[in-house]
Amino acid sequence: MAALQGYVFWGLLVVLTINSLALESVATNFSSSFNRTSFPPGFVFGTASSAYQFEGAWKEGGKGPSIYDVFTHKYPDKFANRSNGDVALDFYHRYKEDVQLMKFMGMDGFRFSISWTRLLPNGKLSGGVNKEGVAFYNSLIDELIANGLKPFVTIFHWDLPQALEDEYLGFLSPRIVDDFADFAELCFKEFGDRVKHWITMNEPWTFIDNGYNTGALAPGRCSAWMNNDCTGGDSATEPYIVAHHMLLSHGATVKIYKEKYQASQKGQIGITLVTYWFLPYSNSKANVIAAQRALDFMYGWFIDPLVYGKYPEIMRQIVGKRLPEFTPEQAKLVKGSYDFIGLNYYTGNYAANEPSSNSVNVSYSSDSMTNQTTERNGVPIGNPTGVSIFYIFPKGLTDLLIYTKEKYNDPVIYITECGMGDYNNQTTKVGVQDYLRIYFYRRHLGALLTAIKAGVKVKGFFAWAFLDNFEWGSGYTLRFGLGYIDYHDNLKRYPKRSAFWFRKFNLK
Ligand SMILES: N=C(CCCS[C@@H]1CC(=O)N(Cc2ccccc2)C1=O)N[C@@H]1O[C@H](CO[C@@H]2OC[C@@H](O)[C@H](O)[C@H]2O)[C@@H](O)[C@H](O)[C@H]1O
Repeated sequence: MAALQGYVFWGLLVVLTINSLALESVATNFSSSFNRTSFPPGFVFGTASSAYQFEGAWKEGGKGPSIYDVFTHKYPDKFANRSNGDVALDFYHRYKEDVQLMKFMGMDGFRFSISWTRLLPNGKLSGGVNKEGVAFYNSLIDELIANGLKPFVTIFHWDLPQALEDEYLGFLSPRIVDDFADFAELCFKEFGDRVKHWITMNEPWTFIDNGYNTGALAPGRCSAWMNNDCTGGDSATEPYIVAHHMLLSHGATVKIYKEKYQASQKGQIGITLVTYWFLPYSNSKANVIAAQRALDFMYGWFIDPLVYGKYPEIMRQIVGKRLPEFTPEQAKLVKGSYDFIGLNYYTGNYAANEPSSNSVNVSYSSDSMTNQTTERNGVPIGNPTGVSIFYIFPKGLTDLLIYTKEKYNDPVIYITECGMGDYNNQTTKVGVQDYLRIYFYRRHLGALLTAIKAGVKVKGFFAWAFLDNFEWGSGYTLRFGLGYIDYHDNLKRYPKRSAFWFRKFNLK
């Protein structure tokens, strides 16, 4: 038996070695004629981050508690290894060193988010502005600009002030609109002289699906029958209420920027949405329709109101009165409220028609009446990655971009996130040899260029992520960074092979 186990071990080792060498040769043999000059002049290449996932210093510098500070402490079992962002990568103290690594990568821009409670510890202007928080972001922005990097600022990346959740349940209340707009206007006032690209919020879809449909993430609300240790909630109604208030918060913020700041500050403002690209599980009519329905329930939910001032017709038909209506004033506020659309792209899924089996346990998930999978007849949609739900599917990026151009009035687009994760089970020496990530980016940048050549107005691309970081429910078990973090040696940073690849790709 031992002999057999030995053969299996050596056999596996040979396969893995060939695989690694093959990946290395594929990754390093890409034609060097494919580089930034393949893209239009002025195209922005950058990396992305978010406050809660990177900064740490969760209660330093006058910062107040966010729903993630509270939720990770109250429900540690919802996060891998009971981890949290208390310290994260200590970006709050190390950002100057990190800006040098961005420069090493040859990047033009850096996307980061503002911690709402670092500026407004109690969530509201009336609670007072934290000058130390303002000083931190001023120093970060100055450091970026001094090193030739454009700041792309996300105003809200899910870390809502706990005080607003406690006072009126945050985005479940229309009161959030004014408090969100006040927070955003403070950002325009303090940073708008140097920040020329604003993203009001990151992925309302993911914040809602995890926070109000499944309850997997903060604020952890869902229907009791979901059995996900939720504090309360209704997965059939609250996702739609929150989405409505997020869209109104976005619209109110854009109105303020355009009426009071854009003329003098000359910046651009948009929102970042996320969607999978969906393929029909088969070419049956029911499944072709299901793929469109899946896209409308994930992407159309937000981009239809932004472009047309109303929710997708299919959502109105299925969700009915549970889906809020825009008043004429609200529709006017939301329709056209963007200079650009930010898109986060990770992968594709197959969608099959799945007629609702019960009218009892209704939720946002069941409303789309689709079964979404990453394989068809046992064949995955693309090469696997370290993330069980993400497969490498670059054609989905091309198709999503052309679909957006053709269906949604040909908007200016930034790819505000695109990337893949490795599972964190390798040594540092092996973990930095991320040849699959080079392959991922070479393929997705190629897919992006195909869309640009088809006339899609894409102006920039941000890799997720700048560094390995706190990956929400997955904690530190997944590594998405171009930069490697040694969590066992004082959070030391190391450029991965992909960082070197981008350094070469970005050469001017
Ligand atoms: N991944 C997404 C959404 C992708 C489509 S949604 C799909 C379904 C879902 O709930 N998840 C898990 C998840 C949960 C929370 C955040 C992101 C993703 C998905 O990935 N968004 C961006 O992805 C980045 C990578 O997300 C990871 O994706 C794999 C997950 O297992 C991991 O928990 C998550 O952090 C995040 O770090 C950014 O903050 C976030 O803007």
